[in-house]
Amino acid sequence: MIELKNAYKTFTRKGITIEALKGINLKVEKGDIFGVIGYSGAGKSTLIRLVNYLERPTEGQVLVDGRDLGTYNDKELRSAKKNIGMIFQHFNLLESKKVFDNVAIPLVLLKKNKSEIRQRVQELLEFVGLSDKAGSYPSELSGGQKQRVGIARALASNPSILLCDEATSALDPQTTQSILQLLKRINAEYNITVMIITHEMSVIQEICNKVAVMEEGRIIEQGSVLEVFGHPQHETTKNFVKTVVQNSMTSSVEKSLKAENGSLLYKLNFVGKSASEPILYELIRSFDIKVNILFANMTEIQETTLGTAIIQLSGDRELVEDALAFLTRHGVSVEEVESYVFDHNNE
Ligand SMILES: Nc1ncnc2c1ncn2[C@@H]1O[C@H](COP(=O)(O)OP(=O)(O)OP(=O)(O)O)[C@@H](O)[C@H]1O
Repeated sequence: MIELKNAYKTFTRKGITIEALKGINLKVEKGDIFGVIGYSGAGKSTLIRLVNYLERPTEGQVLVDGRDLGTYNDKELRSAKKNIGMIFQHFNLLESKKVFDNVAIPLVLLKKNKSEIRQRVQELLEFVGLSDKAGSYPSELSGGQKQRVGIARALASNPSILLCDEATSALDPQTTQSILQLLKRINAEYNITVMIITHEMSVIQEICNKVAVMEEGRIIEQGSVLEVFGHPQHETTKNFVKTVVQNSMTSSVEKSLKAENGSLLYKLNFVGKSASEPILYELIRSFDIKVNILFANMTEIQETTLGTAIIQLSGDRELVEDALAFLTRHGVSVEEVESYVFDHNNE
């Protein structure tokens, strides 16, 4: 549905060249809620502006529904833009116009007749829960209400894609929740593909099914949210995941391990079914080894439970190997972290 193939974007300002995007490859499927996360300056806004035809790639391709936007003529581009709605961090409403008129803007531009506009705007305001605010001015609304108006306006032309540029960054946590739930409804009820850029991992955790992590103009990691949260590879991704999923030992437990430097520690990841089965209990019962649970935590992502545990195993080496094979057979991914503890203790 949306595909970026080896996309580069270079800006030149006052003789200085900035490579904002350096070879982006990304695929957003129909029905996805696709999150792009990265620190400030990573290139997120530039990326979303390529999808919205606001910027053209310096090199590479941006395809929507299989067609390269570089091949569109002006008329085709205008019609393609109708297919893409966008909402913004600071809402971008016209302060001098009432809520009704703000939502009506795209319909007026599409030259719809008055009764069509009235009906559609009422429908949209009802959908976002603001029927009673049609006659208010933006200055009379809360941040969450303003974003709802922004959403209604973005949906006015019946787009099949909704782009969200830090849409909840200016909102408090509770309002953020309600806006994210609204985006989820839009995706489910209207089958609209949603692409979200954010610097908050909680937003990704809450509603996205896929995520790409950006750093310095590149995507350093991407995949399903469960995969990326369960097995983050890159240091930056690990730091983002840490902000929402506690997956490491507390420092006091780590310190107490110094004495047993060199013992075997394993990080276990349980996803879905394996998180709800008593696998550790079975492990302790079935193998004559010492199992010390140092840390355990469960998080809900995409309506699936993601469990993390750090255990210390000691005993006969062969039995330990058998125990690890038992865990793997039961769908638990096992990663040795002994070297991590060793390095850490030497700091
Ligand atoms: N129009 C432009 N002209 C020159 N440089 C630009 C332009 N747009 C973006 N850049 C540069 O490209 C890089 C990526 O910027 P971009 O806004 O895409 O990052 P971002 O991840 O969205 O950051 P933020 O979260 O702070 O908005 C930055 O170094 C920025 O200064």
